[in-house]
Amino acid sequence: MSVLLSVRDLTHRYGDFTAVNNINLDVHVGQCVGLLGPNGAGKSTTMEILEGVLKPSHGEILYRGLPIDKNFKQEIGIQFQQTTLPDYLTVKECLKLFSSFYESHALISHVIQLCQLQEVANQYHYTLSGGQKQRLLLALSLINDPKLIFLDEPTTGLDPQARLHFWQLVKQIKQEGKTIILTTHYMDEAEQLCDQIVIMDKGQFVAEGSPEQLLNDNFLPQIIELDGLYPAYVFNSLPVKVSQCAGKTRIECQCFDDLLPALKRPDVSSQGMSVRKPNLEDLFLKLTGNELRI
Ligand SMILES: Nc1ncnc2c1ncn2[C@@H]1O[C@H](COP(=O)(O)OP(=O)(O)OP(=O)(O)O)[C@@H](O)[C@H]1O
Repeated sequence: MSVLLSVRDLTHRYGDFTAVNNINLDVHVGQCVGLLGPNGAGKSTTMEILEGVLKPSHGEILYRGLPIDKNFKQEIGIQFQQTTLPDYLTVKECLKLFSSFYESHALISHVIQLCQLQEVANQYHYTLSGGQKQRLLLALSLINDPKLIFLDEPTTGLDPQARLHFWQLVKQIKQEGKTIILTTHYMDEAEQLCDQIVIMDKGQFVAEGSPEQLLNDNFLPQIIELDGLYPAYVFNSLPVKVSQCAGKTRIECQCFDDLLPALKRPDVSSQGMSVRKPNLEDLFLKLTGNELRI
């Protein structure tokens, strides 16, 4: 798989503050890469540099092996969290307006169909629901038939149905061979959509790989959760990793069934016990901690 976008030794400072600290990344053609991290980790700064909107303090971005230039914006689509559009434009007219900004563009009818905007195509854009607005913003980012698409927290504020629906659209766009870089605070979204994820904290990458690989590298296959905070000595003799979080004791193990006899003891309550596979939320908290970020 060839590399579409390369990030080389990228650093960005705001005054004395280093928001992005020497990161490197290769984004391969057709992949969806998720940039995850707590508030203030440096995701938006990184995205703006990758989009060519912000000039980095140090390092470079290569597109198809060459430094990005003024033609880069013809090749990319950016789904902004908000876009200011004149009120008197319908959905279709917004798309026509945006298509006029580019040398080549997708068929408006195709983008309307892909983003399932047929029913509202002649409606004023300001009358759209939250989910429809998000689909319009996605459609606007696709209007130049971009090779590379940036989605910045695309489903923030959507209800569960609209999020699921949006994920289907992104999967369809991936099937068209497009490369996607997205930021999200929803770990299930990253798990659903991303081939590769990067977890960022304090301006640096703290993990990088496919969700599956990262989970395998960082966890045993099963997690048992017990209500209450048990002292570590209770599980000392068992081949497990024990941690505590939010009033629960979490036990990582190879196989719950093998462990069950050893857990049947009077000082361990099975009430509220649950067994599950590790997920990206576990990984995120393991690597970035539980402290509140402001
Ligand atoms: N224009 C700016 N001037 C000064 N500091 C900035 C500026 N923009 C961002 N920062 C700081 O850089 C750090 C990284 O911010 P950034 O917005 O990139 O993080 P983020 O990961 O996108 O956060 P969030 O998830 O909250 O959107 C933060 O500490 C932020 O306060």
